[in-house]
Amino acid sequence: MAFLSLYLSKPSTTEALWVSDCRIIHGCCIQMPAARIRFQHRSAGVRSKRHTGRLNVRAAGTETDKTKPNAPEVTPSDTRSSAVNQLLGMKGAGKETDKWKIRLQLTKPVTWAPLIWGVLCGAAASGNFHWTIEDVAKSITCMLMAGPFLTGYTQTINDWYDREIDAINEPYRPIPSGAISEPEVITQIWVLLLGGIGLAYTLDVWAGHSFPTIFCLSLGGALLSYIYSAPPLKLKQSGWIGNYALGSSYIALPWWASQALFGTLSWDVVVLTLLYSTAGLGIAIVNDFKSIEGDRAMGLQSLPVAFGIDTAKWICIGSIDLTQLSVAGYLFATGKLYYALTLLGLITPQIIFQASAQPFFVLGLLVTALATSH
Ligand SMILES: C/C(=C\COP(=O)(O)OP(=O)(O)O)CCC[C@H](C)CCC[C@H](C)CCCC(C)C
Repeated sequence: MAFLSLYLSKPSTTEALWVSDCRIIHGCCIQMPAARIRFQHRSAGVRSKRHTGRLNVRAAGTETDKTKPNAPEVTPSDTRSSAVNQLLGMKGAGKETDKWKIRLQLTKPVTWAPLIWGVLCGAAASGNFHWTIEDVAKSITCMLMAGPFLTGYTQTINDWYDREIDAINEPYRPIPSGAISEPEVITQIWVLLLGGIGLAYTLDVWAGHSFPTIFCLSLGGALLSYIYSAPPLKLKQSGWIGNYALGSSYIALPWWASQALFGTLSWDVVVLTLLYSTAGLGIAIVNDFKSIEGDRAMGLQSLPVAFGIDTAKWICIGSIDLTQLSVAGYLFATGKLYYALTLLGLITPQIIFQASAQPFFVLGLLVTALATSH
């Protein structure tokens, strides 16, 4: 489950990884080792910022100065691993003074992985990717657009709109600690957004599209990122909608862009990937288990709070496993028997080994992509 969270770029990456150290029954972290007390601390404190809308985080105009006093003198740890965390944009990052490293941290490189994998799946699904220099260059450009640029933009804008709550939860993060100034953050948001959209348009021209499909997808993704993080909509406040928005945009959008780049994006693939995104919703729920007490204390209705741990646990694993079973059924129904059987073969260990099922889920996506190409 840990990597599933990471795969979907669930932002609380370090915490997601910690989930793997908890005792997990059917994907639900129900017991924490004493060493992982930060979980307990956080859950007893303020809720993960994905649900912080009710704290009235303001849309704009927070002076960095205001949040500076919260910046601790000493960061969580000044070890080598905290330096790695810093570069990857993970929690538990050490203090950094190099502006470029801080900029990189804001883009959370660890969260680029699912988008890059999505590009790979789209290329596979197109059935038209060839190992030529041109196709490899196209796919690298598409990965650059989806990962560093558009995911980087998404993560930076998310941190921007979460800066006040971060001043409480994670005061050592670049924005609340004052390590980077507000104009620098705004500039970074625009550079990444325009760079990503520019690359998308370049890819459309490169592919000879008469309609700029990739450009439109990038605009749609950028807009979704904005309404996910920014008021008044701030989709991330809503358990169901926020989780599905995250799951679908990380699974479907890069796949669509890449399939359009190398071939034709068909409606059956659109429907199939949107269906697959339900598994993304389930994966996103994993993150809610770590902050149940805090959510309850603040009256926030995350799925575990709203339905209880047991029910949320079943919603989580049910949405992941049933989605994949449905996709296997679809492949079977459309005559892709061997692909359907391969997918079933991957789902079986996933159901049995919930806690370490991540490679099976990720491979299942690729198998589905390959199946749709034939
Ligand atoms: C910012 C995101 C998650 C952070 O969530 P949260 O604040 O709850 O977590 P932390 O508290 O731990 O920070 C991800 C949001 C994803 C968004 C809805 C849409 C992403 C769009 C893609 C980047 C666009 C790709 C387009 C393309 C490939 C054509």
